[in-house]
Amino acid sequence: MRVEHQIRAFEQIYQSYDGVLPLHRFLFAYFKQNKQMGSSDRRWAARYIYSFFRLGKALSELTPLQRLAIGDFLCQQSTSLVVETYLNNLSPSIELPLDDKIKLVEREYPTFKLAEVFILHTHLSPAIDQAQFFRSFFIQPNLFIRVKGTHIQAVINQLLAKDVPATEVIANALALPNGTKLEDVITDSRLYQVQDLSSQKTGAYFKPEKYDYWWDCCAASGGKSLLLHDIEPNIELLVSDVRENSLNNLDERFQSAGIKKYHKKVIDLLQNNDQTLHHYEFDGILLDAPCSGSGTWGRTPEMLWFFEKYKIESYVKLQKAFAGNVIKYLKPGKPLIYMTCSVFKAENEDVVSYIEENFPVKLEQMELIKGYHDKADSMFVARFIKQ
Ligand SMILES: C[S@@+](CC[C@H](N)C(=O)[O-])C[C@H]1O[C@@H](n2cnc3c(N)ncnc32)[C@H](O)[C@@H]1O
Repeated sequence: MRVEHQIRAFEQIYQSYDGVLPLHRFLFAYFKQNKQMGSSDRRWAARYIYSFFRLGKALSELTPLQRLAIGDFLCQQSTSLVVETYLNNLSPSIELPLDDKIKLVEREYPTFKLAEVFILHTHLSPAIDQAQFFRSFFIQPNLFIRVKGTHIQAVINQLLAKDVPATEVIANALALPNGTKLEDVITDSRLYQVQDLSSQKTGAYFKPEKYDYWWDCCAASGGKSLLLHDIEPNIELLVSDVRENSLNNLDERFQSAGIKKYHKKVIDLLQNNDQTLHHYEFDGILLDAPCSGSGTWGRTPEMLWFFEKYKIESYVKLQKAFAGNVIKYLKPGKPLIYMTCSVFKAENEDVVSYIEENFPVKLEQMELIKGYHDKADSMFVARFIKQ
């Protein structure tokens, strides 16, 4: 395949993509519309556009094709026509370890600054190791599943039988290569949930007790509730979200997980919900708040390019308001679990300070769960106790 052909396909996608849809959904629709592209064309086009965005805002002064070549060189272990054409002298080094390749790029392009991959780096939580975090954008994250303890060996066996390398990273959490077609490999979809490793690790902060009544107030399709239920099956749950259609997915997932004891409501946490909730008192609340998602941009690197700083503040407003609107329904002595998949201080430590200063709760513990050592997302979790 000629390089001009690949470049034309890349440029067409680059020019027509505006960041509104997630890139993987845009590509799905784009390939459907452009049926003339064969499977090899599609594979190269997807590889290139992801490599391009993984470079974030570094070397913005170069042309898109030069940047594509540098991004592809850093992200991939096998060379491409674009790297051979635009980065010919570095192309033979593409199989080197990532840190060596970064040094080569720094030498060749003295204006290259690793921090500019993540242009909002001054907003990061202090717990983040910045150099490790920036370089993680050149590595595709793993796919993680959570498997019920009793089935873990059976699932590992099924994966290995199909030559899918599976590593148990923490108890019940398997890391798999990205793109693994789980439905083709694991016969029974009830044996596992797809859930990022750091998301699974938040469960250590829940600490539910038998017969508790918990509220998952930003439930979406129920990822955190399912985790909570796995930790303590003898609990009752109220799940709510402002989006009714996401709660419909939840029903399906709960059904296959065998969860029966739950109530479901559409609740907008920006409103006064006393009419609906005045008689409720919970033993625990999960507040998995809407956020920038910056801890997950290793999976959606287009955000490194398109995300605008002003949006952080609008998420912070929601996070603070939601906390104020849910804490009143918590019993004294019981936990509020505040979570984001953000790495920004404003959405994490600063919201924690605000919550402590303004509401009758005491911070017990907080952690920025770093995913960059495990090819996973990063998440923030804080556990407060109602006074
Ligand atoms: C980070 S997601 C929750 C993910 C979910 N807990 C999980 O584990 O998969 C945040 C959720 O907050 C919900 N949300 C946004 N604005 C809201 C509002 N005003 N009231 C209630 N929920 C809201 C969104 O619909 C979204 O589902």
